[in-house]
Amino acid sequence: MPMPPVDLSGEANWTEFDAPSLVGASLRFVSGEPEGDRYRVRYYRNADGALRARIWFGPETEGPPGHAHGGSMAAVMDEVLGLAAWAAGYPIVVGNLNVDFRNLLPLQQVVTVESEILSTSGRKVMVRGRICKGDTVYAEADCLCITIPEQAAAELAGKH
Ligand SMILES: CC(C)(COP(=O)(O)OP(=O)(O)OC[C@H]1O[C@@H](n2cnc3c(N)ncnc32)[C@H](O)[C@@H]1OP(=O)(O)O)[C@@H](O)C(=O)NCCC(=O)NCCS
Ligand SMILES: CCCCCCCCCCCC(=O)O
Repeated sequence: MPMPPVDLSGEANWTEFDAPSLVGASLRFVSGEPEGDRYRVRYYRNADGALRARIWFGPETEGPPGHAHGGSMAAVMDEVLGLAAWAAGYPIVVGNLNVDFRNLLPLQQVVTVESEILSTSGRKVMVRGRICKGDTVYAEADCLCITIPEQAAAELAGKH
């Protein structure tokens, strides 16, 4: 029996962000089942244009009983922080991702992923993010993104 709908609405000054229109429909692992029992995700930009996500961790993301698998949080960081770089105008793939797990994340609650572009240097784009709810931080991550040539991005997109 499918889980009931969840409220993924954003804050008042956020605007909805259409990820597939930017990067195509390939990002199905995290955001491909909006009514499934794994993750449910909705993307936004905040008032400064930075990417935000509301994410529900469903029962299929379980690791420790009743709580999210660390890998499920890492996968979210990978997608959201990579997408944050794309949303900021950088065609990238993720080169390195470091995740700190700060608190066990109880399943079946909606949390927020915040992201910010920290720096750029040559082909390197550093993105930082955190999974949080209120004052509780569940995970923090630093993500090194590497820009790829437009041609390579176009070829990737052509494989959708
Ligand atoms: C990331 C990737 C494109 C880099 O390969 P490349 O285009 O040959 O680029 P280079 O190895 O020359 O690296 C470019 C720069 O990024 C740095 N870099 C690349 N990967 C890095 C890593 N994992 N850690 C630290 N620095 C890294 C390099 O040191 C180099 O820095 P410099 O310009 O200061 O010398 C390639 O390794 C790749 O495709 N990896 C797989 C990515 C992936 O599958 N991600 C998950 C899906 S998005
Ligand atoms: C235009 C096609 C290329 C789309 C790549 C989007 C990458 C966003 C981040 C994904 C992170 C990952 O897959 O590890």
